[in-house]
Amino acid sequence: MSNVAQDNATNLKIIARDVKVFYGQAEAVKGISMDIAQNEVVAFIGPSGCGKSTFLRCFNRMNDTIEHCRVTGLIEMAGLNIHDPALDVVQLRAQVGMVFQKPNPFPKSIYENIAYGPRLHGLAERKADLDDIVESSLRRAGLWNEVKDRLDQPGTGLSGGQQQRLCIARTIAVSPEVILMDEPCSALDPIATSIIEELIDELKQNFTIVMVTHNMQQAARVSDKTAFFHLGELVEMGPTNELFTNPQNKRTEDYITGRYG
Ligand SMILES: Nc1ncnc2c1ncn2[C@@H]1O[C@H](COP(=O)(O)OP(=O)(O)OP(=O)(O)O)[C@@H](O)[C@H]1O
Repeated sequence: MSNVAQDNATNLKIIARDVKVFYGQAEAVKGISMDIAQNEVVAFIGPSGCGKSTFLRCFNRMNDTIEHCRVTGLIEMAGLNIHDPALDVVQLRAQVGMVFQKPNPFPKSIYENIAYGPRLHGLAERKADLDDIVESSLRRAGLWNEVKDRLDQPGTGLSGGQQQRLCIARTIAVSPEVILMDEPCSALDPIATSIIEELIDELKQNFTIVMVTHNMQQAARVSDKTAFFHLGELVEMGPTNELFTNPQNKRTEDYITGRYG
């Protein structure tokens, strides 16, 4: 375990220190430090373009896939430096799963959407093991009863909310420790949104969840802690109730009271 992790409580899952992200010369994330504990749900809020998604993508090194994007600073995941040259990025992305704004099931059957990852990572030796992972992942994503009789049908044939739960099930299937969600409900109707919000509440028993949301009510409903970003800076982070009722910073107050953003 690294020095930073040793200095902190052992239940810290993610540690970020002075993380900066540059797109070419432009600094989109300006030296952010943050601690996220195990089984915590953390919401990132802030006006459009303030760097929430860019910072979120640091946690599973998705910014590596963007040309001209450069990340500096330290990020530790369960005590491991995720920029360690010896680290297997494919393994990191299984450990730190991601759910995107628009549901993006593979153009495959419902079963194959879930089975793909465990097969790739060698998590199931026999077909029966794979069947078990598919069923348990769909159950944990609250989708099993709706799809158990049509597992061979295309995932793309499901409703938007079901597709998003399928994507969550796909993420869970490789046993991640952390799930990143980038505005997971923005393409969904209010009913599908509330199902996903309930699901997040259940998932936190087993996973650490970091989500970007534009919806402050959603942050207030689902998160334990909220982080307010502005112009690439982390202005304030704290227990969600406190941040919404008693913000410490004027910029946070202006944002949550709707004065800008
Ligand atoms: N691929 C990219 N190339 C260049 N600049 C980018 C890229 N992605 C984001 N940016 C810029 O980085 C800054 C932060 O963007 P980011 O998407 O992280 O903000 P955000 O807070 O998530 O915004 P939103 O809420 O609108 O999704 C913005 O100025 C944006 O234009």
